[in-house]
Amino acid sequence: MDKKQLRKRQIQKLNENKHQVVIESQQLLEKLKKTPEWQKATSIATTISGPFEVATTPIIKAAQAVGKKVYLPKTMPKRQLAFIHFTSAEDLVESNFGIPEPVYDAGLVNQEPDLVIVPGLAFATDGNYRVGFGGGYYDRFLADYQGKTVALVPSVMQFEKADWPVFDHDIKIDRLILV
Ligand SMILES: Nc1nc2c(c(=O)[nH]1)N(C=O)[C@@H](CNc1ccc(C(=O)N[C@@H](CCC(=O)O)C(=O)O)cc1)CN2
Ligand SMILES: Nc1ncnc2c1ncn2[C@@H]1O[C@H](COP(=O)(O)OP(=O)(O)OP(=O)(O)O)[C@@H](O)[C@H]1O
Repeated sequence: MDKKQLRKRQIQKLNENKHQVVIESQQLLEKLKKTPEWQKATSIATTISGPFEVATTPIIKAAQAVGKKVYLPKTMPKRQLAFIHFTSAEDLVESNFGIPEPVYDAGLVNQEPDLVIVPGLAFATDGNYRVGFGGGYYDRFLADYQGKTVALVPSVMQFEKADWPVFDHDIKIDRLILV
């Protein structure tokens, strides 16, 4: 199946299984907290989740509760991401994509947080490959990023093998956290 078709199917499947994704998000956060990547990180990057993505508000709260700095992506020209230090939801502005984003501030950028929690729609457990929304934002960012990456994978997003074409620019995730 091509990636475009897969995205469409996954968005539909995720919408139909929102409740399960919510329940599994809690289990995935508990597993995330037990990983060395989380425990060692003093700075983490995540997103503001959309309606059918793994819920990230609990992740942000858990990080802040133990004094980790949280960074959120701002989409930039040329499909770049800038990770901006997050302190308050009041500072976020809705993007064209419908997701609240931080406002760009050069003084708050950190392109090398210790841990990046990578969002996606589908993940293959054999090669740790992912399919995202198709902007190529994370693949471009991860091409230069040196730190650790994890992804939280509810059962609806989990595939045994990539039944989609994998390209050279597709970056493997260091650790998939499964339910
Ligand atoms: N919660 C969350 N935030 C996130 C991401 C994500 O996956 N989840 N992103 C992960 O990357 C980035 C935003 N991703 C985007 C992906 C695609 C387009 C985009 O340009 N879409 C096309 C229409 C889709 C299509 O290609 O058919 C458009 O608006 O023209 C915009 C942002 C950063 N923030
Ligand atoms: N490192 C890169 N350099 C240049 N172009 C890239 C790079 N990575 C991805 N792209 C381009 O971005 C587009 C989207 O890539 P892909 O289909 O892999 O998206 P995705 O991984 O699902 O999306 P995202 O990373 O935004 O969640 C493709 O046209 C691809 O060629």
